[in-house]
Amino acid sequence: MSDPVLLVDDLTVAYGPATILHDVTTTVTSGEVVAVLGANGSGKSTLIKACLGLAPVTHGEIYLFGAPITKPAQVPFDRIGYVPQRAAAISETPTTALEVVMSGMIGNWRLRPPRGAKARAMEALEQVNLADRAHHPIRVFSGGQLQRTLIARALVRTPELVILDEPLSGIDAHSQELLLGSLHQLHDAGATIIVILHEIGPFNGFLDRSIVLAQGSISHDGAPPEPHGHHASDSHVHQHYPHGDDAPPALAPDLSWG
Ligand SMILES: Nc1ncnc2c1ncn2[C@@H]1O[C@H](COP(=O)(O)OP(=O)(O)OP(=O)(O)O)[C@@H](O)[C@H]1O
Repeated sequence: MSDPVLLVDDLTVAYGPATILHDVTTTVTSGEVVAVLGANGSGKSTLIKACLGLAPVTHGEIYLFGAPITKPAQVPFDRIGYVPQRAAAISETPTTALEVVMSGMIGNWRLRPPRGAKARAMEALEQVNLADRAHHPIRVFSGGQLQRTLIARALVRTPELVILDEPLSGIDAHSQELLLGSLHQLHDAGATIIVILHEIGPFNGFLDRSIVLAQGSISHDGAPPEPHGHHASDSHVHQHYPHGDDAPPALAPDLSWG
């Protein structure tokens, strides 16, 4: 069996009196492509954030590449590319797209981008079809262009684990195809991919597995929805599971490092 890239054991996340996730246990092994699905508010983003040390773990344990998330200095964050859910907050800064993407090569105590960073950042911007906007400040970008910049920032470090929170939202079909192409390339090179989705869309056929959250706990962890199921929202996820025993019951901007 492959090494676990991510291990979540009996996780509870609470914000004050509100328990957002409970009894969450799962493992993602090297090279898997896993979708995290579920209705709005079911806890998908919170799960991903907890896995990255960005949400409070009230109970349970999380390991990334074998390192406990409670000891961030041991976690190899430079092997991870994270695309947060649409982040409007950074769009007011005077930073250019190229600078944002180059910041993706800083991390784990490295404060300067490595040699060749600029050329690599330009390549990453080409991958998301934004090379011609490299020197434009991101504050003038549309939501979709900003999203693509953040995708480039995550991919520029050639991550071994890519975590994307609704990466398709607000980006056009051509950019979606480019993103899928880049993810396929990373996957062919051995990367593990965890992606929160509302629509399976172009991820059809690429997923090995899906984890469905319902009201803060896992209601399904297994086969992805059938290819004809394009919608990952509650009723559709329910409809498209082939095996009754597997079927989930009716389902109920952070920039961490850079
Ligand atoms: N920082 C926070 N403080 C308090 N409650 C929070 C916080 N972050 C998330 N929540 C709550 O946790 C629940 C799950 O939110 P989360 O963003 O994880 O859901 P989601 O499944 O990703 O939803 P969506 O599909 O709408 O993006 C929601 O009820 C939300 O209001």
